[in-house]
Amino acid sequence: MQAYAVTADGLSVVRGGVEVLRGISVEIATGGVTGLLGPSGSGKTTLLRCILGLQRIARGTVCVLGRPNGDPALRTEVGYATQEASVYDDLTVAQNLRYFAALLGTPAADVVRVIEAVQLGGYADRLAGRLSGGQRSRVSLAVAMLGTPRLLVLDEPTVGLDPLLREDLWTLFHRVAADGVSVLVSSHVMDEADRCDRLLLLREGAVLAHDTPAALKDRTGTGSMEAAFLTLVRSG
Ligand SMILES: Nc1ncnc2c1ncn2[C@@H]1O[C@H](COP(=O)(O)OP(=O)(O)OP(=O)(O)O)[C@@H](O)[C@H]1O
Repeated sequence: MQAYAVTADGLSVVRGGVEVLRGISVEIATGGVTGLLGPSGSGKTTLLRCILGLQRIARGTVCVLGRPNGDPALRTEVGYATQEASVYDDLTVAQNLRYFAALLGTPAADVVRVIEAVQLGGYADRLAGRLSGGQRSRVSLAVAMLGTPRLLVLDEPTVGLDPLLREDLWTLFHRVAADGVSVLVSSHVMDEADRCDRLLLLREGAVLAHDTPAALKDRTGTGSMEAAFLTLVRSG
């Protein structure tokens, strides 16, 4: 097993004529839940797109599970859930999953596994359009989990959800990580930071810090991640 799920070396990305990732070098360890946090526009989605091989890179390299980003072998190794739940409202939960399983070439039996994993067993035959926001997010997550990826990349999966649903989803992320999957979750909500095993804090396209929540609070002498982030910003 690789020591690192993701390594970036001097990664720069230009979007709309602006350098939105500014020479990022970082090593994200394998296993556990890594939170990618930073204010809106700090470059979280852009970094995730680089990891997925979906983003044109101006300079530098990104390696994912020991391979160059975008390598075809990573297609089944990396699961991705976009910011917007990408499910078809006029299909049931199970039909959505069967459709994406067919696209990915994963066995149909996998559909039952992922539906159970996100605890939607009782909703398999319900139309996705008739699910709550949190349930729809879980369908998206189930799609990302098809084919047992080794790295799960989730872009702001809890945005707009109530605290109870967010709690459920974070429990789920840790359950998935306990099965040996590296989970990379982006969020701009600092109070979610404490739920992560490790944090990668971005600010204006650069890495502000990369450590455990406890170490970051310790280093900044603060009691909350919100305060730690502000201290890091001010001292940076
Ligand atoms: N299609 C695009 N064309 C040009 N610039 C873009 C495009 N998409 C994003 N950007 C810019 O790139 C920068 C980083 O955006 P990105 O979406 O990666 O940030 P983010 O941290 O994910 O933000 P959010 O939390 O709001 O989703 C921002 O300044 C944004 O304006």
